[in-house]
Amino acid sequence: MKVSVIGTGYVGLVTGTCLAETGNEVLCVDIDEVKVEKMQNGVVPIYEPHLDVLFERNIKAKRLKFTTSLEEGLEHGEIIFLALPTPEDEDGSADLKYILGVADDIGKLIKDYKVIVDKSTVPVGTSEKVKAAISKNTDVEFDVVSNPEFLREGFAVDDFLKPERIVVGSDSKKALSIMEKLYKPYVRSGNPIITMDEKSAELTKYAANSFLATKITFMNEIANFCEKVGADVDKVRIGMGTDSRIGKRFLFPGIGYGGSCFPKDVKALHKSGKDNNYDFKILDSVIEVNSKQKTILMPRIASYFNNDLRGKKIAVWGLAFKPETDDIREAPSLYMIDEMLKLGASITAFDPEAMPNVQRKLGSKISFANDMYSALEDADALLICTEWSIFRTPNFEKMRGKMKSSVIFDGRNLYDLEEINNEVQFYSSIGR
Ligand SMILES: NC(=O)c1ccc[n+]([C@@H]2O[C@H](COP(=O)([O-])OP(=O)(O)OC[C@H]3O[C@@H](n4cnc5c(N)ncnc54)[C@H](O)[C@@H]3O)[C@@H](O)[C@H]2O)c1
Ligand SMILES: O=c1ccn([C@@H]2O[C@H](COP(=O)(O)OP(=O)(O)O[C@H]3O[C@H](CO)[C@@H](O)[C@H](O)[C@H]3O)[C@@H](O)[C@H]2O)c(=O)[nH]1
Repeated sequence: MKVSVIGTGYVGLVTGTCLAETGNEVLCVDIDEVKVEKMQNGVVPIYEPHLDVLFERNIKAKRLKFTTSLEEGLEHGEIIFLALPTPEDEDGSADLKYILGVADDIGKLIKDYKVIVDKSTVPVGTSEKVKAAISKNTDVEFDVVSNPEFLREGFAVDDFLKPERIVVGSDSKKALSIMEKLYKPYVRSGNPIITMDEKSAELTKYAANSFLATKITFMNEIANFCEKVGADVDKVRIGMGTDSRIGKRFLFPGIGYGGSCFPKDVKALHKSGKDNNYDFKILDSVIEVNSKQKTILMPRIASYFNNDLRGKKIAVWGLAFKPETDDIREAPSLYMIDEMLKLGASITAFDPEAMPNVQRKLGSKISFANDMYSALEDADALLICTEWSIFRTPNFEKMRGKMKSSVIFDGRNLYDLEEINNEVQFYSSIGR
C-alpha cells in the first residue's frame, strides 16, 4: 500500500520504517530540513535499537523515502499518518497546533480520497476537530481515523512489529477495512486489532498511560513509606507483583517517571477532565507525587555534603529518561544536575547514548566522560539516574580506585543492599 507519514520523530520514523518493512511504499514528511537531509543520506537521526538495520534495508529497496513537502506526501499516500508533536501547553492541555495546522493544509492540498490517521496522542474530540479543519477547505471525500500508538522508546521497533494490540477508532467501514489490511501482517500471531469509535480510541491512549503512571506513582509512595517504617520496597515489590492481578511490571520505584509521554499525558487527561467538569482526583495526586519524587534524592545529597557542594565533584551515570534511548525529554537527570549545579558542584556525566542531546542543552555547564569509569575520576560521589544495563554489575574495585570517596546515590535501586554495603562506604537508594 502507499503510505505517507507526516512527522518523523520517535513515532513517525519507527512507523514509517516498520510499515516499509512489510512491503508498503512509504514517504515520510518532516518540516525539519536538516533532519530530512540526514535521512535522505541514510542517517537515522535518533537512537532506537534495531531501527538502523530496517531503515537502511528499506531505503535500499526504495520503499522508504523522505521529503519536506506535504504536497508530495498528500499525493503519494492513500493512507496519511499524522505523527506530530502534541506537547504540553501552558495550562497542561495538549497543544494541538501542529495537528490542526497540518489538517488545515491537508484540506488545501487533498485531491482524492485519503484515510487520515491520527497516531499522535490527542484529547477526546480531536478527530472531530481534524475533520472540521480539513473539510473547511475541501469537498473531497476523506476519513479520519484515531490510531493511538503504544510503542515504548527503546523497544519501539519490536513494539511496532509485534504489537500486543492495535487500537483503531473510526465510524467509517471503508477506512476501518483499509486499516485492517495495512495492519494484518503485524498481528499474525493472533493479537487483536481492536476497532471502536474515535473518541474511545483517543481516550484509550490517555487511560493506558495514566494508569501506568499511576502504578509507578503508587509504588513510589510505597517506597517512601518503606523508608519511614524500615521495610524494603524491593521485597514488597516482589511480594505484591507475583499476584497476577497486580503483575510484576511497572512496579519499580525511582526518582520519578519522565519522558516525552507520561508527564504530559497525565496532565492532559487531568485538564480534559476539568474542561468536561470532571475532577480527576487520582491524577492530581499522581502529578503532585511525581514532581516531589524527582526531588527525593536532592536533600540527601545536600545533607551528606552539609548543604555545600562547592569544590565537590559529582559523577552522574545515566542522562536519558530511561535506558536504550537518547531521549532526554523530562529526564530526572536534568533536574538533579540543575540542583547540584546551584549548590556549587562540578559534574561529569556519562550516558551511552544521550550525551550529545544533553550537551546541546547544557553546553559547557557540565563535563562528559568517554566511559562510565572515567566519569568517576576524583569524584566525591556518584549519582545514578538511569538504569542502563552496563551500570548493573560494575567493577567496584575499579570504582573505588577512581573515586575520592565511594559514595553512591542510586535513583534506580540497581544494587543488592547486602552486597553494595560491603563495596562502598555510603549507599543511598529509594525505599530501602
Ligand atoms: N515518543 C514516544 O515514545 C511516543 C509513543 C507513543 C505516542 N507518542 C505520541 O506521538 C506523537 C509524536 O511524538 P514523537 O515523540 O514522535 O515526537 P517528536 O517530537 O519526536 O517528533 C515530531 C516530528 O514532527 C515534526 N513536525 C513538526 N511539525 C511538523 C509539520 N508541520 N509537518 C511535518 N513535520 C512536522 C518535527 O520536526 C519532528 O520531527 C505525540 O503526540 C506523542 O505524544 C509518542
Ligand atoms: O516500573 C517502572 C517503569 C517505568 N518507570 C519510568 O516511567 C517512565 C516511562 O517509561 P516507559 O513507559 O518504559 O517509557 P516510554 O517510552 O515513555 O513509554 C510510555 O509512553 C509511550 C508514549 O505515550 C507509550 O506509547 C508507552 O506505551 C508507555 O509505556 C520512565 O521515566 C521510566 O523510568 C518507572 O519509574 N518505573
